[in-house]
Amino acid sequence: MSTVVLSLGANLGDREENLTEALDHLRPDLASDLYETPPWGEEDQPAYFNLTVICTRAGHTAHDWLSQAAKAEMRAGRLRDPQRPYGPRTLDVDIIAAWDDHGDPVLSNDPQLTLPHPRAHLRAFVLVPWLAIDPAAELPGVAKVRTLLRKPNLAADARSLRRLHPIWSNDHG
Ligand SMILES: Nc1ncnc2c1ncn2[C@@H]1O[C@H](COP(=O)(O)OP(=O)(O)OP(=O)(O)O)[C@@H](O)[C@H]1O
Ligand SMILES: Nc1nc2c(c(=O)[nH]1)N=C(CO)CN2
Repeated sequence: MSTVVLSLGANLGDREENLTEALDHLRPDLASDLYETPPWGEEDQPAYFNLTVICTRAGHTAHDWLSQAAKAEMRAGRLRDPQRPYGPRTLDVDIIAAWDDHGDPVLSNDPQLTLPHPRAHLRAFVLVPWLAIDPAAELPGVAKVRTLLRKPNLAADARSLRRLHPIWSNDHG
């Protein structure tokens, strides 16, 4: 069984609807509650809705998940401004970390698919929801998520997130 941790975010259009449609498409095994989060990286944009999910599938590679993520983004209209790399968007699906069928972490420097995600360790909006669904969460080759969240900057960012409500039942089957 291969496993992937995905971070989903939206700050344009009907944010919750965009994320719910993506979840219907991705069908995760475990999903965090929905969080409202201040924009990271570029302040001049609306607040985001974020959640982190875990998906497990036999024979599914990290690249398979990347194309699933791209499809989900296209279905949501993939509205974004290419001049603003951290700017507003209808849907963003990032592959945070992946493990292969043997349970070994997938490590990659390929710009098309860098694993673990190169900015995940800086983003409370990824780490807080992940830790909530997996207390043992660890970014392979980086650190345990609970250790990262003790860093002062991340701890401060973590306090600015607002947990809202579940949008995906973990019993979906
Ligand atoms: N771990 C990863 N997850 C998702 N995309 C990745 C990853 N590593 C590399 N990429 C590549 O990054 C490219 C740009 O992705 P995208 O436009 O979603 O970036 P972004 O969401 O604006 O920035 P960020 O990745 O910092 O959230 C994609 O075409 C994809 O091939
Ligand atoms: N809070 C928050 N900020 C962001 C997000 C996101 O999903 N949530 N995604 C971004 C795209 O890189 C840039 N900034």
